[in-house]
Amino acid sequence: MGLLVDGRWQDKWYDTASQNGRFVRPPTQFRHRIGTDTGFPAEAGRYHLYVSYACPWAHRTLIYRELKGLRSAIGVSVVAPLMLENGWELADGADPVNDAAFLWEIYTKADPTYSGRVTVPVLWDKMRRTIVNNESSEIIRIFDADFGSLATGPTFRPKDREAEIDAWNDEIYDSVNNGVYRAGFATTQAAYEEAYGTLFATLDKLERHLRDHAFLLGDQVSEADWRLFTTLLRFDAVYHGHFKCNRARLIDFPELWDYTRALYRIPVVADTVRFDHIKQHYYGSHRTINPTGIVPLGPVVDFNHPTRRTPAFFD
Ligand SMILES: N[C@@H](CCC(=O)N[C@@H](CS)C(=O)NCC(=O)O)C(=O)O
Repeated sequence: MGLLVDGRWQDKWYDTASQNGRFVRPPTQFRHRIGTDTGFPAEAGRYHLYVSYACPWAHRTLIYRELKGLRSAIGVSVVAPLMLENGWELADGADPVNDAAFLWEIYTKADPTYSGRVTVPVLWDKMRRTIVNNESSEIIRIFDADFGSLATGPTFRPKDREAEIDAWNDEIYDSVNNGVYRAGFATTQAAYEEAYGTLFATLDKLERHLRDHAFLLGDQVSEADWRLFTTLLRFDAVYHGHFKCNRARLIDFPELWDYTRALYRIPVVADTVRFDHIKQHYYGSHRTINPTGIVPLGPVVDFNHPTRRTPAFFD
């Protein structure tokens, strides 16, 4: 675990000491869109995605690449599950575009003086040899809207539902998506309890909402669902134990559990899920939390179990 300072790699864990033990996620720095007026036109074969199968943020982009029919237009490199003193690493042959051994090389190619964390996902432009965007919430919107006729499939962010989607996103980002990290990376009891409290308060609220709504907006699956899904999917395998989010498991929430399976069972979504990478990454990489690096064998969770929800999609 480390970061770049003026283009040089430094092995450093997150600084929680200056924040009273709280984990504060730094803002993402490459924020371009694809379009005729952005300098990054939509073209098949031009862009490449760097992801980790372990990472819930990167996972969103892999799901969209499948559901928007962009698999042949956008290539993918998958980093190795463990993230240790060199940060994310790429095995031999994993990066046919830049032949990088470490993900930080992609960041210094884009900006030789880059300072900041080296995170997945990264959307890379092979033509201009730079990073288009490394913010998952924007990369999914790029895939949803910016590729024009190269993309197919439903939209997950219809214009007239944006306000509702954003309201769910804001609440869920802070308390759930980032909330599990705030609990897991806290280095004081108070910071951990604060994160744990807001996380389960939101999960209780979502459970109630899903009693009479199939998905967050109703019958149709939206961006807000995909953003929630990648965190819920990892809940019992890693957040419940490793991040101490253990008031209840996902499977103890009947609606959230049914909802997560309904999204998982949408064709091609399961192809983006790798629990071996997920468990190896979290339990193996965070040695301040799990010094032995031992990866638990359980739990046994059947995401293929039938659900009572039938997903519908916006046109
Ligand atoms: N805001 C970013 C966050 C991405 C992120 O934090 N990814 C994690 C993996 S789950 C990472 O690469 N962390 C490496 C680090 O912080 O050094 C996004 O949503 O795209």
